[in-house]
Amino acid sequence: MLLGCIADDFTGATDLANNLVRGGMRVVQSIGLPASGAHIDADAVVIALKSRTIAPADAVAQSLAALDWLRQAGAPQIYFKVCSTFDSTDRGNIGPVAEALQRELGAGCVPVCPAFPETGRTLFKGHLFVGDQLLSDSSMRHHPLTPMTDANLVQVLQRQCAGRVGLIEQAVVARGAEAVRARLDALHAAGTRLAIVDAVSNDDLLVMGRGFAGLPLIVAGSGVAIGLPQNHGLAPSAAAAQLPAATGARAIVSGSCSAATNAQVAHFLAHGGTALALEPLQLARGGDMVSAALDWATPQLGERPVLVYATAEAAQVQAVQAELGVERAGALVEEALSRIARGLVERGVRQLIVAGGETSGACTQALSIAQLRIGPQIDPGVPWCHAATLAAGAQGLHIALKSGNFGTADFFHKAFEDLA
Ligand SMILES: Nc1ncnc2c1ncn2[C@@H]1O[C@H](COP(=O)(O)OP(=O)(O)OP(=O)(O)O)[C@@H](O)[C@H]1O
Ligand SMILES: O=C(O)[C@@H](O)C(=O)CO
Repeated sequence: MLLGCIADDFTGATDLANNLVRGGMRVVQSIGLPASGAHIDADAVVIALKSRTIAPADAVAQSLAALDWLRQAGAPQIYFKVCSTFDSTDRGNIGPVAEALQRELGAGCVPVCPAFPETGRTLFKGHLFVGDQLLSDSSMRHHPLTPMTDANLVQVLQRQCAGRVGLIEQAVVARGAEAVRARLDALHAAGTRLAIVDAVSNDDLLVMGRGFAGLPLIVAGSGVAIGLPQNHGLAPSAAAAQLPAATGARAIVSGSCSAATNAQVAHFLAHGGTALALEPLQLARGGDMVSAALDWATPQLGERPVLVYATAEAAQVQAVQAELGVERAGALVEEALSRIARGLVERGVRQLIVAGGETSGACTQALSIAQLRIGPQIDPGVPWCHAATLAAGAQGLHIALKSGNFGTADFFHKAFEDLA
């Protein structure tokens, strides 16, 4: 194994795996910890956790267990994948997990870079931009679980860390891999434990890839991954992304309330898509919305894709959260959507898109999916995958886990067309 990865959510894990596959690595994504001692034949293993918003102590414990598995499997370098919009709360979990991994690995100053310019996430002077806006002005300020209201990532990370957090500016990255490495060493000597690293282009990420060769630990979005396969003499190859042919009914389950997913749901509806909205307040009143949704969907399966969604605009989400509380609202919706996803697969769906990281975590768990084979990219950050699940029988399931913020407005139509 060349690289061992720990991802803090499931869509983030496929995003990372996608970039590694595009760079020519053979990648297996494990949903949760693989069995102890299991052999996985791959250049990189991505262990997908659902640790972004759980209690920091639990996130640390799960991440250290993943580290333990990866080290026993021989991983010489560890990549902790966090969100390209640095989704976290002031308590964590990026800082506490990064520091725990650093301690365990005896790593020097650890680079931290969520930038992914292909999807509009750039970092300059430690400030994260989403497209043309500062993170704190972007729609991420309304995220249901991790509202991001500070774009200065040195400050954000410092609030989550015991050790000192520094910055490696783009001007250093522009001087090349050796300059980056020298700055990391200098920061380490001065007692800085973690350093946010600027990146405004893919070239910056490729420089980082070379500069980070051999480091025990990297903390990053999926962007930095594009520069790592080159360190092992690997080059892009289409063969790394082959999946079996897809057949069977198509469905979309959406629990993301991001601006991008709202636009995708609106586009699907505007083009006459077959869709059903789930109301969190009705779920809270205890109605059997899962059976109702499955009864609605079953006769429609086969012809055209069906969409079941809780996706809503920020004001509606806030109203629901004010009544139910953030955690209860999220948990109710995740529970319902994941049971619907499993029910749909039991009723013949074999091509499934799940929108939202937490939602994807809940759905893959409900489907008892243990591993994903990574296939071709639909949009930056989102590949089609193939998985074994009892609910789908021998054919298995084609599944795309779409990060909330990723994909063009016509993503749902495009994804199924690509697969056909
Ligand atoms: N209408 C709603 N009201 C309140 N909460 C909702 C509603 N719809 C979805 N949710 C919850 O909001 C959360 C959305 O998080 P999720 O990670 O699935 O999407 P995302 O954050 O957009 O995606 P990503 O993590 O990939 O960026 C989930 O916990 C979901 O259950
Ligand atoms: O990095 C991203 O933006 C995504 O992979 C993600 O983590 C979404 O949850």
